[in-house]
Amino acid sequence: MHVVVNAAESVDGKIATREREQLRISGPEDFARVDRLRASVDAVMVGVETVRSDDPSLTLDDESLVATRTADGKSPHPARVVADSRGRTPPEARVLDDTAETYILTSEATTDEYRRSLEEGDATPIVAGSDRVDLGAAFEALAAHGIESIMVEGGGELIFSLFAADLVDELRVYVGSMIVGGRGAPTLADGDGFVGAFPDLSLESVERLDDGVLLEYDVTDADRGD
Ligand SMILES: NC(=O)c1ccc[n+]([C@@H]2O[C@H](COP(=O)([O-])OP(=O)(O)OC[C@H]3O[C@@H](n4cnc5c(N)ncnc54)[C@H](O)[C@@H]3O)[C@@H](O)[C@H]2O)c1
Ligand SMILES: Nc1nc(=O)c(N)c(NC[C@H](O)[C@H](O)[C@H](O)COP(=O)(O)O)[nH]1
Repeated sequence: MHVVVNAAESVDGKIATREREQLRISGPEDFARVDRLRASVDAVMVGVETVRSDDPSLTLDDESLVATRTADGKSPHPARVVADSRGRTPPEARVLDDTAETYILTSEATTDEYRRSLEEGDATPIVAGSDRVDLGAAFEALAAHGIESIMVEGGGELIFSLFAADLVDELRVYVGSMIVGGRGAPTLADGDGFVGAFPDLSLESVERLDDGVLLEYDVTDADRGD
């Protein structure tokens, strides 16, 4: 699986406010870039807290990108993937509408009944892990469904876990010209944090977009002791 993490953060590294409400950091140029990145992958993934706070559609806005995918023999939109260990995706969430295929990654902590309710709504549950989603195993299961590339749009808990499991190939960060503050506000990578050894990033490009900066990194090394 080729995994690209994409997120927008403030200058002080926050991806949302301390109230965890959706925060518009990107401008139009960056949102257009995100749409093109979505169009280039087999699936777009978020953690369930992002679904609960932002209710994203995770589909393509630009109809010409939909047309290009269709002309290439692909589905009109990439598949949507939610990491949701305990079955907390709201039934009315936009990721569960019928615009695109949706996979909900769950653990054995969810009930058969919950998984059946997802199937009745045309989403595909994947069970990986006993208490929390085992992301490596879940990616193997997604690969069996033909998903070979995935873009992860956050949030900070999921992004940290992916780095901790050494599953990230590329990182793209848009830094908007704003300060958000708040010691409890989510950052690009939350979780338990690394100590002593850290993911090894190689800076590949820097570009000004809107009133901010896009930073693109390759993740080069798994040398960390978490
Ligand atoms: N600015 C941005 O680019 C951006 C992007 C996405 C989300 N956000 C913001 O981030 C916040 C949500 O982020 P968050 O960090 O609270 O939650 P998150 O979206 O990362 O979801 C975390 C949840 O995912 C589930 N999960 C399942 N398996 C997991 C695993 N192996 N590791 C980690 N989580 C796993 C758990 O239920 C966990 O509680 C919201 O405020 C949202 O607005 C910002
Ligand atoms: N690139 C980006 N810039 C931002 O300023 C911001 N707040 C997000 N946040 C990611 C989050 O998941 C958003 O809710 C979706 O980017 C909205 O996605 P939809 O168009 O509804 O699919 N992402």
